[in-house]
Amino acid sequence: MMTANHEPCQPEIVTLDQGAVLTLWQSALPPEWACNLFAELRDSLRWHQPQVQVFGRKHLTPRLTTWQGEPGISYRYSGLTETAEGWPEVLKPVLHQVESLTGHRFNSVLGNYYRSGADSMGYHSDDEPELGPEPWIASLSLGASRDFVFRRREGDRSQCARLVLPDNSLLLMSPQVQARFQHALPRRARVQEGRINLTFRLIHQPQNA
Ligand SMILES: O=C(O)CCC(=O)C(=O)O
Ligand SMILES: [Fe+2]
Repeated sequence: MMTANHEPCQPEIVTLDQGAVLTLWQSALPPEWACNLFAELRDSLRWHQPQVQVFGRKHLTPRLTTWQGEPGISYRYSGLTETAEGWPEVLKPVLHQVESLTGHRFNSVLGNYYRSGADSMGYHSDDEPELGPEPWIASLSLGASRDFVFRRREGDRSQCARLVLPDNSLLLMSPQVQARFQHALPRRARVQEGRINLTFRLIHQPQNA
């Protein structure tokens, strides 16, 4: 699986604003590993499609989702609370690689499966209280390349930055990225292939909560 001599490239660093820093590694995993991982995750994780209520109307989220991590770590999103039951074997070496590249520790991951360019995620920040005051988030992308866009939370709210997240890339977002910006994964009608994104998070959860 993991080859000892795989060297990911030096990361590219994009500064959105003072302290709001994006670090992007291409080829985060050895290629032969990354190339099997998409299908392995798609076929082995328990994916579901939560219903959300927007302006009183129920919609299915335009993507599939899974929550995984250390046992008992829970997260509330799209109006439901999910609790992890322990790292699936397939994710353990991925977590290890993400922690060693980024230098940050994570105890959970939100997986999103975009079945085609018709699936998407709207503008938001990942700044829920359980992520603590300084959330570092690492995001591994597999499959179709998709645009990842940013806008400010205050002032001019139009799109101010765009990154392309290709297969096998890893993006680290500093806490200020959440504090000052929102991000989104817009629909792309021409994209036919699927994409899986794993956002590794450190949830601060009191013991026995
Ligand atoms: O799919 C992506 O690249 C973004 C996912 C994301 O923003 C999230 O899970 O909070
Ligand atoms: Fe996010």
